[in-house]
Amino acid sequence: MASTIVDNIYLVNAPAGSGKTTTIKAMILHHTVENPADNILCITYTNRAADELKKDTKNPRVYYSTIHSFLHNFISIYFSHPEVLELYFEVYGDDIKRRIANLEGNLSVETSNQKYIDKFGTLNYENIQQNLKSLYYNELQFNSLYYGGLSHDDLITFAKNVLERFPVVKRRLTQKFQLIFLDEYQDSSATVLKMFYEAVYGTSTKLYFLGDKMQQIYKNYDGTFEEELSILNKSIALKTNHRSIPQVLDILNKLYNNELFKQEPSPQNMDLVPSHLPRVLVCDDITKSLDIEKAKYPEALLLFLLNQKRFDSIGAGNLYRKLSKMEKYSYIQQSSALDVLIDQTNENPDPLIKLLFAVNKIAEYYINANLGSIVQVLKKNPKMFDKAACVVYQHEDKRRLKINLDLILDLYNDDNDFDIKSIISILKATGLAKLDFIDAILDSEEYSSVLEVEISEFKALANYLKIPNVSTQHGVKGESHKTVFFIAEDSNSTPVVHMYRFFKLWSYTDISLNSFKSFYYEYVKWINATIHYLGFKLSDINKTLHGQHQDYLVAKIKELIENFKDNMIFKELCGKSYFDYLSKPNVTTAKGCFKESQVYGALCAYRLFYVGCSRAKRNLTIFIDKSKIDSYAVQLFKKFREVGFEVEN
Ligand SMILES: Nc1ncnc2c1ncn2[C@@H]1O[C@H](COP(=O)(O)OP(=O)(O)OP(=O)(O)O)[C@@H](O)[C@H]1O
Repeated sequence: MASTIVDNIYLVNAPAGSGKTTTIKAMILHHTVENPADNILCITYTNRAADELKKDTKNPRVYYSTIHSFLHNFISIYFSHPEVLELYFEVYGDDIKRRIANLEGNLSVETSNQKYIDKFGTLNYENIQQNLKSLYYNELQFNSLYYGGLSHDDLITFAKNVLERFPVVKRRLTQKFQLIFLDEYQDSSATVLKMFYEAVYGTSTKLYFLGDKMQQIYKNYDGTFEEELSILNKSIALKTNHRSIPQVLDILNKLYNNELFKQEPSPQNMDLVPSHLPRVLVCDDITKSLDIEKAKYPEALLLFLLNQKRFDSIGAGNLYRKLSKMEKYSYIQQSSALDVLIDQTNENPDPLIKLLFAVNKIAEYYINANLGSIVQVLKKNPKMFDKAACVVYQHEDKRRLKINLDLILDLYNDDNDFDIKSIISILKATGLAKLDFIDAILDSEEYSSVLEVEISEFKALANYLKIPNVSTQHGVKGESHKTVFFIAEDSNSTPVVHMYRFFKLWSYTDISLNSFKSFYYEYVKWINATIHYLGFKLSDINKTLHGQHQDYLVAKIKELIENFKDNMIFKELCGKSYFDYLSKPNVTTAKGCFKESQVYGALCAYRLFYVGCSRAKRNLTIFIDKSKIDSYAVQLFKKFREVGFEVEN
């Protein structure tokens, strides 16, 4: 790999609040003025981020998109080309043949094979090749191999294959776009980064990767783009923090713990006075302390780890729980339960939630006797509401509409709680809503448990959305808030976050992202090599396997301990498990070894803690659970004070 700088591909890796998003907006504006005929592509991590950027720059030559929508749009035009279908069979042929043979006798594969036979009469490789006329993006976690359905991940890997195989497609990318931004690059997979890098390298298009390694929250990046990153053009350095007051920024700099990324406070934030200094509240009962502090700072943004807790805290926990259990929200789809619960626009893809938002809007207009706006809501949703109900030419029409609205809203506003189904049923009974629309919801088995949720939960949600001041620690990237409450929590399932193990590590060790990350990647290599040799994960070990591999494990673990003997992170996060195994080698102690989450959970916590703290413009409070820091409280308080927090114990 050449070590010269790649001129036209930039890496802007800069800490939170340094103005990356603002820089993108400014560069787009500048470029569109200077080069009005150019096309610009801006890839963001979420639809929400794309919408946010779009708001300020409405120019048809600027395309904002998530990577999946973009790739889908860009390559789907080739999905029925014979050469692309040939490539598909080259890439997935072996998987398809394995699935047809189903040597393991997998039941679900057998069922899907039978389904294919029922549909096409026979199932063999040639017959699949003949039947498959076009590929498509299935938006699922798994490929629909026989039908050409590319999954969420494979849309990306296959797109890369297409670009590599057909230079003309690759060239089309740079011929079309003269300027490309890839925001939040740290959360993109190396495949995506390489794809853009290879397409733009040596062309006149300019490509900018923007992001912050410290804010890498998703596990997409596997560390295999480091060499290329090292030779990118890094001439744009963003050294000023425009978001936080100096007291908060000081904490962020110390958390980042890397002179290269140290930020200066911006002049306009220098003299701002916070309501309190950054503080840590050590709580016997976090919920109680939160209630007290919420009353003092009603505008505070509450950062929870899990969406479930976030919705619990606003009084819509059941609604979120039931909705996220629906099949359509259980996979990586375009929309999640979270997306539909916060989308009050007409584009909300969930019919029930969209209908409830409309009812809520109608209820608000009704209080102000704003019949005109109510009719507008009805008219704007011709799929949901009956056209005849929206006609209010005569006094009689108005009277009829009012009677219907009274029936619905009396129930909606009743203090005695009813379930959502009651509201839906009354909408049906009044004839205001369309019968087929309502029946599709009422008859759907999927919605039955959501319909049992009390309407007060939905009202709490609608109320909360007026001032959305509760979020998750990973969902809040890119935002700024005057007052932030960060609630320290652990999670052992997705996302795996070990906040308290991180706090312990941090209080005893001088960590930086670089030291932590390089240890993590090196440790993962050891884990992978061990799993590769054994042929199974340590979590699957049993007595027989342990008997067969004990000697290997003991030797490997001794080697591992020797290798990391001076590494404090290893000692703190993993050491005990390995010493436990060596002193008592058995199945139970073996299961504690070579576990990636042991390190990843704390690394993820480090980043989330940084992301959470960095949202605060002025006031920052950390809520920690006293019972979880027993063994290292003194050390932790010392560390918190050293970096600039006041500790209220
Ligand atoms: N040059 C500037 N002058 C004044 N304010 C700025 C400037 N650049 C950014 N800001 C403000 O600072 C805040 C942070 O900026 P921005 O969101 O662009 O940073 P970022 O690097 O994208 O942050 P993060 O990585 O945390 O998402 C925003 O409120 C923005 O309006």
